Amino acid sequence: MNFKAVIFDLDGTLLDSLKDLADTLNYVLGDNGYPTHDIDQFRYLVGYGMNELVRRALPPDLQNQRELLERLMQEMLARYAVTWKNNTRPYPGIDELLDWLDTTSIKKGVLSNKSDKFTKLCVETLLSRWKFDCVTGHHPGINHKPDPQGALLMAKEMKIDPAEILYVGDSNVDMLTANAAGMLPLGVLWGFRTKEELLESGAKLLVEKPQAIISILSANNTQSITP
Ligand SMILES: O=C(O)COP(=O)(O)O
Repeated sequence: MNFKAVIFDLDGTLLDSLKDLADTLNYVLGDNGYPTHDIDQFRYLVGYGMNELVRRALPPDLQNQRELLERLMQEMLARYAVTWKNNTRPYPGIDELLDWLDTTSIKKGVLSNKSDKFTKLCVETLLSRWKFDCVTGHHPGINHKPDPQGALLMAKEMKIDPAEILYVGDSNVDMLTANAAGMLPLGVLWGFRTKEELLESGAKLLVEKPQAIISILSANNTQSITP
C-alpha cells in the first residue's frame, strides 16, 4: 500500500498527557469529596472524551446525575485550561517521526476525542514545529470516535481515499475507528493501553517505537519520499 496520509490519535499516541489529566481530575474529585484514582486507572478512563472521563471517574451510583456531571465538567475544564501542559509532552521519537514525514509528500492529521479547543491548543503549542494538514478534536456536530465520521471528514478534507490512510492510535477506540473508516489500523505500544486490547479491536500492525512507523512507510512509499 502506498500511503498518502497518516492520521494520528493525540493522547497516548503523540502526547503523553496522562499525568496532567489524572492530576487535574483527581484535584476536582478530591475537592468535591469524591474518591480519587491511581494514575494507571486513568489509562482506561481517558480516550472517550472529557465528559466520559469525568463520568467514569465518579462512583457508579453518581454516574447518571446530570447536574453534578455538568458542574464537575465545568470545574475540570477551568482547571485543565491552566494545567494542560504542566507535564504533557510528545513521546520520545515522535519528533524524529514527524521530521521524517516532513521530508515526504505524505500528509498528516490529528484526530482526537479531546475537545477541539484543547486538541488545537496542544498541537499548536506542543507540536508547533510541524505543519499538520488537518487537526480535529471533538466538537458539536461530530460524533466521538469510534464513530468514523471525523476520520472520514478528514480523508475528504485531505482529498485522500480512506484506504490510502494509515491510522495510528493507542486504544481500542482508535482501532475500531480506523476499521470503521476503511483505514489501516496501526496500534502503538507506548501509549495507555495493552497489545491484547489493540489486537482484539482490530489492529493490523503493532509498533513499539515511532521509528518503526518510518520503516513501515518507507518500505511502502518509496516514490513519495523526497530524495
Ligand atoms: O478522550 C480524550 O480526551 C483523549 O482522546 P484521544 O485519545 O482521542 O486523543
